[in-house]
Amino acid sequence: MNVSVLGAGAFGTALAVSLAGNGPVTLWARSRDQADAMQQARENTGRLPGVSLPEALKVTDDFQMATQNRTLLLAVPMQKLRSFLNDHSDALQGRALVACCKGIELQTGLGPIAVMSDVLPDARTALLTGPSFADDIARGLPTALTLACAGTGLGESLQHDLTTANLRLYRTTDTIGAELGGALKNVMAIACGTVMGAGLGDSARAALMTRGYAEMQRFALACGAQPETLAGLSGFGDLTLTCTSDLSRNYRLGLSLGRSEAFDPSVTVEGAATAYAVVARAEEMAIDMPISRCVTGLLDGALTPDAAMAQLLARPLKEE
Ligand SMILES: NC(=O)C1=CN([C@@H]2O[C@H](COP(=O)(O)OP(=O)(O)OC[C@H]3O[C@@H](n4cnc5c(N)ncnc54)[C@H](O)[C@@H]3O)[C@@H](O)[C@H]2O)C=CC1
Ligand SMILES: O=C(CO)COP(=O)(O)O
Repeated sequence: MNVSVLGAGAFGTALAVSLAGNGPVTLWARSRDQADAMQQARENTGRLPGVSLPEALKVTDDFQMATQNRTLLLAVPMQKLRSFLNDHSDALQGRALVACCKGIELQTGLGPIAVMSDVLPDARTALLTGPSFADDIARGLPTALTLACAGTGLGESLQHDLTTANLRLYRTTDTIGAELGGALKNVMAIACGTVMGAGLGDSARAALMTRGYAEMQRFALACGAQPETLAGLSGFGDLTLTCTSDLSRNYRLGLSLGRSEAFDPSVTVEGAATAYAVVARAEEMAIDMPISRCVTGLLDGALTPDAAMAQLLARPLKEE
């Protein structure tokens, strides 16, 4: 099996480390300095410190070389996916591409698979998503993920190729459900982090996770997703992980909002742009997304955590 991971951030590096247990893997970094530094130090000191790169993993900035392999994983942030595809469209046209990002594109309201198909109509596309911290994967801890692919043949072959000693992949053809579960759980993680940062309590977080899940389902089902997908690893599974662990950057952004502390803008936090994308699309579709709306209010600075919670508590009473 020959796999390349394009994007040498935390997640791309972690996936490459795990996949290197199956055979040779190429990890593409966009800057020569970063590729050289990683090749020499055998470590991604910036994004994944403390993890040694196995011998079977080669880091390069040579895109042509990296894209010779059969399976290509794209580990760049959601809001950068389109420009990445446009920059490299000649090399990626017609290839099997597995997006590893979580989110909804701000300008279009599209998820990763839809963006790939939009830019590269001939590409064969899939999505790898689900509950997994880069650090856990890279350290060989057990992880279960969802491989979403509309085509059963390609899905089965990717599921086989990308399963490793510590990555167990489940497969679905419901690409919309997998895209939206992974995107929306990050918005809920910001909400949950905010509640915890503001000292509003574990009970409030449990309420937000549960009503957040209802909100995720409402939106995803209206977009054509299957309810079982939302209940699986890419939805409920990832919601649980991200809303309860301070290893999550989305949750940590929420903690900072709750504590009125500054947050490092260089950290990749997918839920922020996605919250705006979801609220805009929900308004067009007349879907009620009160928690997502509160998250955009918190991010804008228009709402304090207490005001957001008061707004949610004051909503008309309804059936569960
Ligand atoms: N870190 C984690 O634990 C997990 C991350 N993910 C997802 O993986 C995606 C990437 O996240 P991370 O790797 O953690 O972020 P990161 O911030 O560590 O790395 C992002 C990488 O993308 C590269 N990049 C940015 N713009 C680019 C462009 N236009 N062209 C080429 N490369 C570009 C950066 O140089 C960097 O290497 C996100 O969607 C995230 O939700 C999913 C599961 C776990
Ligand atoms: O997606 C993730 C876990 O499944 C990583 O979460 P963060 O992007 O919030 O760090």
